[in-house]
Amino acid sequence: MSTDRWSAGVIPYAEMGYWRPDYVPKDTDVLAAFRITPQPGVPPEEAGAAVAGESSTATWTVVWTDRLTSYENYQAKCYKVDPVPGREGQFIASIAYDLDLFEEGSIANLTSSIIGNVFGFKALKALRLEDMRIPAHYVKTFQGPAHGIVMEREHLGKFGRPLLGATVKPKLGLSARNYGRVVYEALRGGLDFTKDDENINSQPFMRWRDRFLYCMEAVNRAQAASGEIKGHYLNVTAGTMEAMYERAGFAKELGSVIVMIDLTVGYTAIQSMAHWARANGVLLHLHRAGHSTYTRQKAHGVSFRVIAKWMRLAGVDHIHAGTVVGKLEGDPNSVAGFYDVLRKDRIEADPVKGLYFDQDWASTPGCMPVASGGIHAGQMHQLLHYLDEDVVLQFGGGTIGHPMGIAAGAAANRVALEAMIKARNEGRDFLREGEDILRAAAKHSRELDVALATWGDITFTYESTDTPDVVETPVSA
Ligand SMILES: O=C(COP(=O)(O)O)[C@H](O)[C@H](O)COP(=O)(O)O
Ligand SMILES: [Mg+2]
Repeated sequence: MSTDRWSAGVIPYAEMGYWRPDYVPKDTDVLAAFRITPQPGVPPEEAGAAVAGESSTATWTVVWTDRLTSYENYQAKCYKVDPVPGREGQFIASIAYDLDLFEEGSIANLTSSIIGNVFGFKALKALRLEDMRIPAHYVKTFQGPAHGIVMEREHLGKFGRPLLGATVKPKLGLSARNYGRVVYEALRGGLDFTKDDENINSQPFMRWRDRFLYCMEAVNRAQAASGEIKGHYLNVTAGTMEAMYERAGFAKELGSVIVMIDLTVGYTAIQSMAHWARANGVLLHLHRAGHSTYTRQKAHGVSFRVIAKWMRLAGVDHIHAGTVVGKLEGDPNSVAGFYDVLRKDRIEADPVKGLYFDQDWASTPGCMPVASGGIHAGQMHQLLHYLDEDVVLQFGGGTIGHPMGIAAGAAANRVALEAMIKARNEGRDFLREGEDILRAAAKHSRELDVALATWGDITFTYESTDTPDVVETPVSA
């Protein structure tokens, strides 16, 4: 033990033992990759050590009470700092945390350590949590998705194609009866799901109980008309857990197969609702409302791939994860990484997709990604190419904005999807031939023909903000 470690006053975190280039991470360690931008004059190793220190045991000065603990076990260890190629002043700091630092099955506890104080450090200009490796030992302490992709398909009896949905629009202001009409038209037209928008809860223009009644009437009628199972994500987001349980209980009583919450309710509330969803046999949809405030910027915040991991642990069945081609942020490589995190059982580090670590989900069910935001039938080949089959494709404007009406908008999406799946199953190069496949299908579907004429040329081609930087991965496969 070095005597310096115990000299009174402020000593560098690196000397306190938080910089350990010799450390070999254990299989049971929680690992984190942070993008650090130190202030001028702060060595990157010291910045990495400071993040390791503050997110585990340390404070800014030596405390004698450390001696009362097996502090070397509890100290997080920054074991590697690599410069980010092409981004001067930015480094990836790899940090290992002993499993003993975390309470079993608690996202709140995990995040209070990992992102608790460190993002405000004056010695850093910016900090971003890029990725985490959650060891299987810790994964197993969480429930995971209440049902998961396989069970969801079995419940719904729908296989071999993406599911289709729509968000009711306008976002706010419809009365319950008119709202229910939109749901009925969209479902009878051919969609599997409709959904409440993130900010529909229980406002004066439409109280939740009224909405639930009219939506479920619409769902039941559409099921009877189509012979298929249909769902409407009833958003149970509310100001208290008690209110959320009450709303979810009523949704179940009415026979809804699915309820919805927003990310804004907080991690503990999400875990509670996930436990409720499994116990009650109801699917749980999560809208990632608010995430872009901290996921989008490259140098500061928390990457969505980390939020996706936390939410799979927390136990939601669905989560919005990007569209690539739609109106909201979504670089193709980053989005491919998010989808892998949600759907695969074993993931290998892949810098191109922004995946810094191998991740073993230890048979945790897959979480269904939801693609939503500015998508339409004319993009079906691209959606299937980028997002594959286990996904919900959600068209709000792209259903309800159809000139022939909502049911026509829904039919256009269903016809476009089925034509594309057929082409894929026949072994055609559906990405390259996509427009021809859609045009051929539109010959037999006026709804699709009008959808293509209305939206066919609409694209959102802006440069992405959140693109992966190809850096050396902290732990190789
Ligand atoms: O209401 C919509 C989309 O409406 P529309 O289909 O009319 O564009 C969703 O809230 C966003 O897709 C969320 O974004 P994300 O899925 O990226 O979290
Ligand atoms: Mg919305």
